[in-house]
Amino acid sequence: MLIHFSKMHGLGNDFMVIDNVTQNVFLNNDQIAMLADRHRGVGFDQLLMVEAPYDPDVDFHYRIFNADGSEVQQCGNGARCFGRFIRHKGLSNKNRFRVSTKKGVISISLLSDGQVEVDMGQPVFDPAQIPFRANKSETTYILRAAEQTFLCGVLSMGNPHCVMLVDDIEQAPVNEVGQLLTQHERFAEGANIGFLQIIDRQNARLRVFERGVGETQACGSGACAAAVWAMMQDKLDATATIQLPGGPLQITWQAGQSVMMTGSATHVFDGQMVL
Ligand SMILES: N[C@@H](CCC[C@H](N)C(=O)O)C(=O)O
Repeated sequence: MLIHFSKMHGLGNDFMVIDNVTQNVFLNNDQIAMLADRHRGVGFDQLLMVEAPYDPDVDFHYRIFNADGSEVQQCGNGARCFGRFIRHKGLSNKNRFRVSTKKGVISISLLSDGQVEVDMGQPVFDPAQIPFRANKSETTYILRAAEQTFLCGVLSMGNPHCVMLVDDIEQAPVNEVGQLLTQHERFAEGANIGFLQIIDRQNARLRVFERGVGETQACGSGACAAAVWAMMQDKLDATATIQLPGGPLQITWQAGQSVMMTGSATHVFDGQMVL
């Protein structure tokens, strides 16, 4: 099978992107994990598949696979690259697309300054929908693991996120605590684990241990989840810049409304391979 693909990144969160509108590519979990391998494959955090829409109200369908081969519901940095890819491949001339994902519909806008804005939909706090084991919805939960206690926000941006505050992002035990919590028994489908340092009311720093990947240079849905949680507690204003190791994202949110995320999306190269 000959596969044409693009390599892209959103703030260093990198992707192999496949146009499955004009190709007919099927990859199983093992093949995806093999392609994600940075030594033996293409190397990426997520594989993105652009597919024809199933619904006349949307322009495209968007499938996302983590580096371990698992299919997931949402990828914020991927959504910005998805928008840039549509234009790069000439699949649409529109500046704004509606795209269905495994968990709902998002809107992607190509802005005149080259940035991409994504309407990520509303955050979900109902534990059953995250999914997270809890009797009722709380702003902050206590998670216990390996005889340690963590105070966390738990919410869904289409995919599950757990966020905790840290004093110094450089010293945060991202790998150790990330590995401990990403498959915690209270997360029926696992979770992405974010470590958030508030700088001032408009700025915060974030590192994310992603489910199915490990720590990445940036996580768009993680930045949305962390910003929402901090805004709910009045620690950030309604528009804030979340600085990730790979660069900044601007997040805007007000209760009852969609989370808007704006940032860069970079095309690296086009390639083809035989599998
Ligand atoms: N990199 C992403 C999130 C990708 C999916 C995540 N690892 C999950 O399992 O939910 C982003 O930019 O949002």
